[in-house]
Amino acid sequence: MVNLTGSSKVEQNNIKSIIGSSYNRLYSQFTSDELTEVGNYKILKQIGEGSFGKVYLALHRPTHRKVCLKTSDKNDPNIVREVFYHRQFDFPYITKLYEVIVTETKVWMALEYCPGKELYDHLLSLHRISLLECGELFAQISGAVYYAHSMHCVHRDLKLENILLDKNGNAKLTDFGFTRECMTKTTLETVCGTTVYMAPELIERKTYDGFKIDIWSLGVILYTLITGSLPFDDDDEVKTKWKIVNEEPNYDSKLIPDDAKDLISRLLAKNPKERPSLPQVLHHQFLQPYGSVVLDQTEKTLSRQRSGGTHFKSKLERRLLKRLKQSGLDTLAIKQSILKRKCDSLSGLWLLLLAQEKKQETCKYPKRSKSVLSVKKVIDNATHNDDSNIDSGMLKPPLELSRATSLSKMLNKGSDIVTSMTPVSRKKSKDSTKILRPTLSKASTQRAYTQSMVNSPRKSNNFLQKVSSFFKSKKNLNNNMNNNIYSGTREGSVASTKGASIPGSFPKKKSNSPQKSRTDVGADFIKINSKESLKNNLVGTAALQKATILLDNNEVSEKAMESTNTTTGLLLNESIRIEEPRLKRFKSSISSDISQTSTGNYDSESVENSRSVSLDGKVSPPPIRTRPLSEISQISNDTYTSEYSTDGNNSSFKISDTIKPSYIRKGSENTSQYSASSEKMTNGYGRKFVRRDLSIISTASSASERSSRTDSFYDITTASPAINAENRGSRSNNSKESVLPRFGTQRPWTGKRAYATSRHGKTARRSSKRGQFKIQSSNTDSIIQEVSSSEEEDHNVLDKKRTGLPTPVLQNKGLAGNGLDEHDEDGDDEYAIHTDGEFSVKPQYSDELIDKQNSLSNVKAVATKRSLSEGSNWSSKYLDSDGNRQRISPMVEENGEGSVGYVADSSVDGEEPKLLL
Ligand SMILES: Nc1ncnc2c1ncn2[C@@H]1O[C@H](COP(=O)(O)OP(=O)(O)OP(=O)(O)O)[C@@H](O)[C@H]1O
Repeated sequence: MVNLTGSSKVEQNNIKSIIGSSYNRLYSQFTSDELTEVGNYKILKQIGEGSFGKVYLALHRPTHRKVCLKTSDKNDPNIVREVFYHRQFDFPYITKLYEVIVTETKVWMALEYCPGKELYDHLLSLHRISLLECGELFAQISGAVYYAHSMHCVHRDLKLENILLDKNGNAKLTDFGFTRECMTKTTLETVCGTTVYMAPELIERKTYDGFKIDIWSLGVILYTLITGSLPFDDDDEVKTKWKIVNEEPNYDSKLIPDDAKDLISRLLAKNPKERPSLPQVLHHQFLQPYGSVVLDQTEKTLSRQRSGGTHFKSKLERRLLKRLKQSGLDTLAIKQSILKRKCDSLSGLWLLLLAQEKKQETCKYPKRSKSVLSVKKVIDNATHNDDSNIDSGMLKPPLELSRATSLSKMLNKGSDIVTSMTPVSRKKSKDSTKILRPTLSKASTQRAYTQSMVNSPRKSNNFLQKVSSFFKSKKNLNNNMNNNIYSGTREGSVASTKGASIPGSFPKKKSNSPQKSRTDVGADFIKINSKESLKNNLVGTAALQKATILLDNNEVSEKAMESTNTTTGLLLNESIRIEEPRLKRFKSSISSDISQTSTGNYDSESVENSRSVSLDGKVSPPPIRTRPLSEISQISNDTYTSEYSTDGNNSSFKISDTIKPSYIRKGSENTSQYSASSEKMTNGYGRKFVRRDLSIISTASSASERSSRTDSFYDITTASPAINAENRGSRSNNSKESVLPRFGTQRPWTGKRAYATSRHGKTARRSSKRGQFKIQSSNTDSIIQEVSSSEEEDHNVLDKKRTGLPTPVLQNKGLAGNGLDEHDEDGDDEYAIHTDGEFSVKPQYSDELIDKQNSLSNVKAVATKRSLSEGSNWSSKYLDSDGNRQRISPMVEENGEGSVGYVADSSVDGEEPKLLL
């Protein structure tokens, strides 16, 4: 307290006002609805919104590192799945999951922050990206999928929206809400994903191989990346599905080079068996040199992780651990937390601290020798190539690079390509050491050069001269190129969609993400006036590389001219041409938007695909459509409509709720080929879908229901971290039917037992603190309680063995913190827990007891338990309205035949038992 005596009145008033304002600040903090902090994270701003919650940019207070906080309602069934799988992945092209925080109603995931946002937005803003960049990004995406597949997990919702770009412009796979393991079940039934990315077998409602549907989606992604439009797309969803099943995509040879076409057509093989494996994909010629590098990296990561040697081995980690120990932190607990993938605050702290340390380390000790070497090689070649290649207007064909090709070799060999690229000014920061770069963009070359110059001032004059001549020549080159690119604009002969100056063009996305700089590469609109300027443009336009390298010397001018025109969408001869928007602009939608739509996945608005451009250059605004949305268990939901009303809690649809689909144009000229199927699908696809609605899973029935439920939860009960993946198979058989509860819904059972039979038949001691009671004990608690699948199974086994004994009922009524959750010292007891005074399943022998309990008024909380020992009876404790613990237990007749009454046993409070009945 502040001593106010002895100070002047003014001072006293000042102090009072300071105290007052500080008090008020605290008060408003307590009463504010606005969330400013979650766990160790300070919320900075909202950066996105998913179907089930908001996404925030946040700061991890202890380390000051930015993270992405993704929130979801606990009753989103996919959140458990998402956390369960995501926490297993540790790969450079998959977003890292640092921590999971569970509050009363929400689950918060602290994820690696990717400021580059979605690949979808990136492509939308550029319309199309260079082939080189497509190859690089696609190799990274394929690597991520290969990694997940190698962990026996299938993603099942691969799409551009689920690939984010980090600050270095690298692809990061995210959103594992539909993931499941595919080790124990090779064919799947649950239909999920996003229509335009769905494989034909999914559309046809066949059982499917999870791995193969991911491969198909990769094909859709690659096609879209290269062409800027989806391979199978129509305003009418039924038509889209028809196309997926029956048609081949349109391979425009002007946009898709032969090697890319070859890869896409393999990925999009209608027969899943014909689709290539991911190593085959990564070896494909189109993806070289990136594919081989990523494949190598993925395999190395996998083998390291499989051998269990990834954590706490490096010098950096050991040093950090030591420092933490010296600071008084429990490093053993940190180790446990990481090794068991608990995703608690200790995991978060460790992973973020480690990231911080890595960053500092790379800043402190940049890889000088490598960068100097690389830059030297690049510059050597560049100074050479600037003279030869550019003048001849030729680009050397890409070199065939074997998997074993070293980075430096590639840099050396590929430097002609590298240096002749338009600057792909992707920010490659120094801390991206994990991610191998087979080639260097100009930006990274420059940065590497700067670094090397700063760090090693004693470089030879000769080298310095080369460096300066390199940059001089590049500067001239760029000036020359820029003049060519933009002179047309100044003259009014070229219209660029890059700026807002073009009427009707897409509004330029305000973005400070790396994609902005990438615009240079593929989407610039270049006015080509002469063969001379073409040469320079060729040099600067990486988008044209693949097209031009195929040409021989004599053909280059004409053919490159042609390909330039088509590739960049330019109109020559001084007239205006606007590139047609290929990838449709979808209105970003949240669940409320979605529920407005009639066809579920798409808003069925009949909109024109592209803007119409009038001769005077006026362009009508682009069509806005809802984005393609992910769905799950659509088929189950559609097929078994009779089940809709069976699940009163979750079912949001009754048959009468069916909304007539707007896409079925009765009497219209729908092609007869699929009109029948569209009629058939009326119930299915005409329904109003809310994405990932709980009802979608829970309303499914019979076999289909089982499949969707098992798809949803069975894998969670049985799967374990991939390192122990072999164990899954043996466990799964016992628990195929087991259905784990969702957050916030009534759990079928969570017995609290001290002893459980272990998987190996031995009796293992189980922590008596685990389970439902613990979960209820705090509003902010770590999600991962590590109740392993074997323990769940063990309950079942134990339960079967003890036939005749009651099955405990779950759900409590305010047990935590009331003293009713106390357990035997030995933990040798069994609980039946009430749901608001009601029993859905009553323990045997205790009906009357339960009735009695239910009739008690003002009961705050009730816990019923009995000893596991043979013949023991149920007794209950309850918390009365005054907060006193009371016990009621049956009075057994002397002959042992049954209960004659109930005793309110206040012995806990030192009172004599009273006869109640
Ligand atoms: N790690 C991240 N870094 C930066 N932004 C992110 C990250 N994760 C998500 N976002 C942003 O939040 C938005 C919504 O995230 P996300 O799509 O993962 O949520 P969701 O609930 O899975 O949505 P939906 O299921 O509708 O796809 C994304 O569009 C993206 O812009």
